[in-house]
Formats: sequence, C-alpha cells, structure tokens
Amino acid sequence: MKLELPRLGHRATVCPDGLTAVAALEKNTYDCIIVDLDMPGLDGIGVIAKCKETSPGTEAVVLTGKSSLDTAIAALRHGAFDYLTKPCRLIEIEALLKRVTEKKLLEQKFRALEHQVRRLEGAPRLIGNTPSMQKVRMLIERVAPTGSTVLILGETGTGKELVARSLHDHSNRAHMPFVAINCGALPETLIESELFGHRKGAFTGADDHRVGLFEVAHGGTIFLDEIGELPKAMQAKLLRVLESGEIRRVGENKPVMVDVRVVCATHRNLPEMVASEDFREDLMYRINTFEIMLPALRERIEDVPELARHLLVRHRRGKDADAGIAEDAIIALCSHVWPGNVRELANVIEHATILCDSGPIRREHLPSRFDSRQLVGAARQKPGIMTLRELEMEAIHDALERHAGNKPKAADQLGISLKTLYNKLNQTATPEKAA
Ligand SMILES: Nc1ncnc2c1ncn2[C@@H]1O[C@H](COP(=O)(O)OP(=O)(O)OP(=O)(O)O)[C@@H](O)[C@H]1O
Repeated sequence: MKLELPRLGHRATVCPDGLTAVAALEKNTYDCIIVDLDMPGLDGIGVIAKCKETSPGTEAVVLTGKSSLDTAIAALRHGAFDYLTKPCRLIEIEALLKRVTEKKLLEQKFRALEHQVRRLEGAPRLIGNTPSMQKVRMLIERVAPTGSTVLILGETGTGKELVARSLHDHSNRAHMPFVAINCGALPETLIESELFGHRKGAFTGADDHRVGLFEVAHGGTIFLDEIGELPKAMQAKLLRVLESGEIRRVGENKPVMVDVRVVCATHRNLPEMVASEDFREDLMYRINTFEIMLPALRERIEDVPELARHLLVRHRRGKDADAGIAEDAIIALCSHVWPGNVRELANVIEHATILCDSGPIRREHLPSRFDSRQLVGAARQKPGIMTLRELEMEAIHDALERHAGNKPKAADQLGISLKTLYNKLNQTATPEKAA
C-alpha cells in the first residue's frame, strides 16, 4: 500500500496500529482510511468508531480475512463504506478507492448545488409582524428543537411549507435533508412508492429500485403537505410508519428503520374529515401533537407591503431591488382579498417584475384585476381586455374564494384535476400584453 497507493495517485499515511491511526485522524483530514480488523491496542471497529466521531466525512474501508467476515459486516453497520478480503488485489483497491472518490465528488457537487439553490431562493424568511405572525414565529422557536410531530394548518398559499422549512432549520436536524411532498398532487397508485420506495419489478413500470422519500429524509425532516388528501389505505400505512419508525418498500418484506421527523400540513378541517370517515381518527391524533395555525393574508393586510417588498427583492434577485413599490400599487395590493394568500401575492409581484424590471412597481404593472373588482367585472363583458390566462386565474380565484381555499372542491367545480389546479397556481405569471 505504501508503495502502490502513491503510484495510483493517492497520498497515503501508513500507521502501524489503531491508536496511531486515531492520533493521525485527530491531526489531519483524510478522504478514506483502510483498516485491518485485528490490531494491538485498538481494533479496526474501534478505529472506525473513533473515525466517525472525530472525522465523520472520512470513509472507512475494512481489510479482513475470510474467517472474520462477520466482523467486517459488523464494521459496515458501524458506518464503514465497504470491506476487502485479504489477500486483496491492487485492482480491487483501485476500484474501491475510485468509488470513494466518486462519492466525495457527488457530495461536493450536492453541497455546491444546495448552496446555489439557497442563494437563488434566498434564505427562507418568514415575513410578517402582525401579532398572529409573531405568535407563529414564537411557536416555531418553541417546538423546532423538540422533534415532535407538527401539524400546520392554514388556507392555500399561507406559507405552510415555509413554516415547515423554518421548523427544520431551527431544529437539530438542520444539517440533514428536508424533503417535501404534496400528498394531493400524486396519483394514488404512486404515493406509496414515492414515500416508501420500491423494489425493481414490484409492479408494472418499476424498472429500477427506487429509494422512497422517507429514506431520503433519514436523519432529517419530511414535510407531508396536504395530508388531508392522502388516500385511506395510505393513511393506515403512514400511521404504522409513525408508530414503528419502520418503512417497507413496495415489493419487499424486510422493513427498514428510518429516523425522520414528520411535519404535516393541510387546509382541510381534519376533525370534520374524521366525522365523515374520510380521515383516520388515530392518524389525526398521531400527527396533531402540536398545531400551528397560519392566518389568511386578508386577516393580516398590514403585512402586505412588507411581504410585497420582500417578494420583489426575491424576484429581482438584487437587480434594482431597492426601487420598491409605488404608493398607488401598495394601496391596490392592500385592497385585495387574497384568496390565494401569499402565493397569489408572489405571483402578482412576479407578473409586475416581468412588466417592470427596473424602477418602482406601479399599479399599472399589476394584473388587471387590481384596477378594481368592478373594472374586472366590466372587462369580462369586453373580450380582449383580459388575457385568457387572467380569465383562467380569475375563475380559479373565484372558485377558491367560494370554497374557502379548499382546492379539491375548487378543482371539482372548475372541472379540472387537483394536479392541474396545482400546476396552474404554480405557473409563472406571463405578461398581459405579449407582442
Ligand atoms: N410569511 C411569509 N413570508 C415570506 N414569504 C412567504 C410567507 N408566506 C408565504 N410565503 C411565500 O409564498 C409562497 C407560498 O408559500 P407556501 O408554499 O409555503 O404556502 P402553502 O401554505 O404551503 O401553500 P399550499 O397550501 O398551496 O401548499 C412561497 O413562495 C413562500 O415563499
């Protein structure tokens, strides 16, 4: 190893025993350690344990004879990357170290992408200073470090996902993954494999093994948005997972332990759904250990100016972000009812920034429904004033308003699927008068 590893392009430090290796790990950072199992002083498993403690980013590979294969497997359980059986060939060492290098590169790329996404999104900041939002912030700070299951309630677009992310960021799982899934946006047949994964060939179309989101979120937080839309059969399976901490991939019998904090959200009235037998009572009690209720935007109109400015900075990504929003536009924004809440406001600001990419946003840059409700009504009689997209959004907002933000009911009334409704709500606003 001393001779060959440098020839393969690696820098190697050779230690005569376990204790020397631990001392070296405390002094320097290594990408990988290759350890024997039987050593005087401290054995291989002990070295790996110390390594995971002092240098969690270092991968460990175990060298073992055939007789100690069981111990090698134990080492894998202690977090070793892989093992090699002695006598091992150079080509095997080379292939293994190549895999370690690839893993390191992927981790690095992942971190860079994560950083980039954060920069693009901006650090998630919960804007709002009204007493109801101050209370939300206080509740987040209290419950975040506890690891309890949290249920976030509120109309569509009130910021439930943002609160879930904030809970994760304030918890001791913040350095681990935050995974969000919208239970209402997936067909019933896919939810189970999306959440728990599947084995290759488990069903038609399962061409590959797939790791479920619960496993992806291991060590971190999973956010189950629109939990009220989860089909009854899946509700039972989720309850089992929450109670046992084990998931079962579709097509596999062996359960897998996962350590995931669960945060759920819904705009539905769960006790009513329990009464109509659409939601399991036991699951409701399992997920509502701690509730956070988000106020609708119309109940905290005072927050609209600050929110609008914050969203403007986000959309302009620093470019002339200080130009702000003119008084006439602020007045128009504060007079709206916001059935789509902050998401609707974000779309309106995005619309405005498309029409006005520098200088202050004025009322004329807002969608035509901000002329005034009456004007919009009049525009409906005069084809040509409103674009198709605006008419569509108007119909969606009307339907949401009529059903107090209940998206499945609104989708029903509009004659579209729930998924299409989500797509339309998330669609980028396009300029009103394209060339
Ligand atoms: N208090 C807030 N401060 C800043 N931005 C916010 C706030 N609330 C919501 N937003 C922004 O509004 C948009 C919608 O928020 P989010 O997706 O969290 O809402 P939601 O309640 O989860 O919606 P849905 O019920 O449709 O899933 C996002 O772009 C989010 O960043």
